[in-house]
Amino acid sequence: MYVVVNAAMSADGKLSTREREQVEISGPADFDRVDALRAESDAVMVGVGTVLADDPSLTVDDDARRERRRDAGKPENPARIVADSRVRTPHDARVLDDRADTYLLTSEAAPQDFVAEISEAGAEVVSAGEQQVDLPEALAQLEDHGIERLMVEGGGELIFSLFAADMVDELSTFVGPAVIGGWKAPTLADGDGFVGEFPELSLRDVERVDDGVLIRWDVP
Ligand SMILES: NC(=O)C1=CN([C@@H]2O[C@H](COP(=O)(O)OP(=O)(O)OC[C@H]3O[C@@H](n4cnc5c(N)ncnc54)[C@H](OP(=O)(O)O)[C@@H]3O)[C@@H](O)[C@H]2O)C=CC1
Ligand SMILES: Nc1nc(O)c(N)c(N[C@@H]2O[C@H](COP(=O)(O)O)[C@@H](O)[C@H]2O)n1
Repeated sequence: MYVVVNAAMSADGKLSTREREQVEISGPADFDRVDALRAESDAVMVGVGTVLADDPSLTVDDDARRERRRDAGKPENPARIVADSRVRTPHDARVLDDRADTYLLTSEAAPQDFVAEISEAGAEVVSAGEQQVDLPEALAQLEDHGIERLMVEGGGELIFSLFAADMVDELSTFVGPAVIGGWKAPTLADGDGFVGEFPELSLRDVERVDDGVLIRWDVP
């Protein structure tokens, strides 16, 4: 599986505020680029923290892009994936609407009645790991569902775990013209953080987009 991580951060590296409220960091050109990235992907993934904070839809906005996917024999939207070890996704979350297939990655710690109810609400449940989702195992199972190109939109905890598991192939960050600040505001890679050995990135390109900068890295 090829994994592309994309996120927008403030000039000081924050994904949102200390209250974890969604902030529009990208401008129109960057949102359009993100829409194109979604359209090129087999699935778009977030952690349950992002679902609880943002209630995203993770679908393709542009009609022509959805039509091109249909013409290519694909579903008009990529599948949606939520890493949610204990099933905290609300039943009325947008990711559970009928615009795309949705996989909920859970662990053995998920209460069985929650699993049954969320399946009833429209999610396809994939279990991997004991306490928290085992990402390599879960993504290997998703390959059996035809997911070869995965776009990850955040948040910081999930992105850290994917780097820790050496599963990221490409990283795009849009750095926008705002300072959010705050010790507790989410950053691009949260979790425990690395000590000593850091994932190495290779700079692919840098481009001015809207009033910010798009930086693209390969992860060799
Ligand atoms: N600017 C941007 O581009 C973006 C901003 N955001 C912002 O980020 C914030 C949310 O980020 P964050 O709180 O870090 O949440 P995440 O979306 O990263 O979700 C984290 C949760 O995912 C679950 N999870 C399941 N398996 C794993 C695993 N193996 N590794 C890590 N997490 C796992 C955990 O909950 P459990 O243990 O219950 O499974 C964990 O608490 C929001 O404020 C949102 O607005 C989000 C995306 C993009
Ligand atoms: N690319 C980008 N720029 C920003 O400024 C953002 N705040 C985000 N957030 C991500 O987009 C998701 C919302 O998706 P929908 O439009 O609802 O489909 C949100 O959950 C974050 O993952 N991204």
